[in-house]
Amino acid sequence: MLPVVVVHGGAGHIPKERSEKSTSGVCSAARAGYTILQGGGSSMDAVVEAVSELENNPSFNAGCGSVLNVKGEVEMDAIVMDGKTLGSGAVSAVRNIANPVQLARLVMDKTSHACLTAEGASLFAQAMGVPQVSQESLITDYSRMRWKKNLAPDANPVACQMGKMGTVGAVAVDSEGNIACATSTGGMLNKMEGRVGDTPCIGCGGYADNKLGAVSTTGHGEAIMKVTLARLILFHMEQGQSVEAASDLGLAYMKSRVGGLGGVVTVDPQGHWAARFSSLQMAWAAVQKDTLHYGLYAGEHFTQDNNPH
Ligand SMILES: NC(=O)C[C@H](N)C(=O)O
Repeated sequence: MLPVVVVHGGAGHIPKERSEKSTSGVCSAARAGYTILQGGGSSMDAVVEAVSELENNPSFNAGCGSVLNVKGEVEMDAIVMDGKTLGSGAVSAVRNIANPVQLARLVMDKTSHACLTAEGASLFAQAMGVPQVSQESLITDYSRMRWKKNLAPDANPVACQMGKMGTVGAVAVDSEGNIACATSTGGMLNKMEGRVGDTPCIGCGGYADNKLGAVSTTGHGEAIMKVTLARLILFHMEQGQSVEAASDLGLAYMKSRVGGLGGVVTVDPQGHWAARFSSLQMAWAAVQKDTLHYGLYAGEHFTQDNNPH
């Protein structure tokens, strides 16, 4: 069954004109992650590669293409977790970095801490030699247009965002049975300056444990935090539920208990995987053996040869 990589491009309602780009983006990221696994690379290398590619793709709400806070600025959150050691690294409210997921990995690998925020994260990035990028390079015309629209007194940015999310994430199992997750986001549209969402919070934006599996989440961060969605799903797997049933149970609880919508990608130690969501859509893709799997709407599951000649 091993190895496998599963990625998501955010739960929500993807406008028609953007759906093709979302689908091709997640497929390409899943392939990039799988190439690493095929070459004997680790699940951690695979999820960081897949998420970095999605951060660099302006179609998603992470890295370049992030939504803007109420002041019209980019503030990004990211997390990685290693299922072998339960080590994790996260950054929150970072502004001038192209790939927050790579900085999160450096927090895990090079510090004794689990999360660095804002100015401290930026100083750490400089110390690690991570290049600084301008805010302008992270802001797209589309994100600026949506920010402006949601400054209107009668706007409802949360509802608008529930319409068009786009956080990115990945989970993977490698040939040695090691499991990892990574998640990265620009957060919620027109959020307050300094708002930190679920993504960098362990057990909320992601969790990985070689004994149980891994989950990367997307959706309304304040709702995800109330139910610690990633860990909740792994709890259900610990109780014997399949990846699919556990993901559905977690998402259904979040919807019924706090009215939150979202989506997840989930793997177990055997390499079983699921991509599930309670929102209208979530772009997702997975590669296992020689097959690429992908979908956008509930119930959709297309397959394609991953090594076409
Ligand atoms: N689009 C998202 O998934 C948003 C993210 N979960 C947050 O609240 O920051």
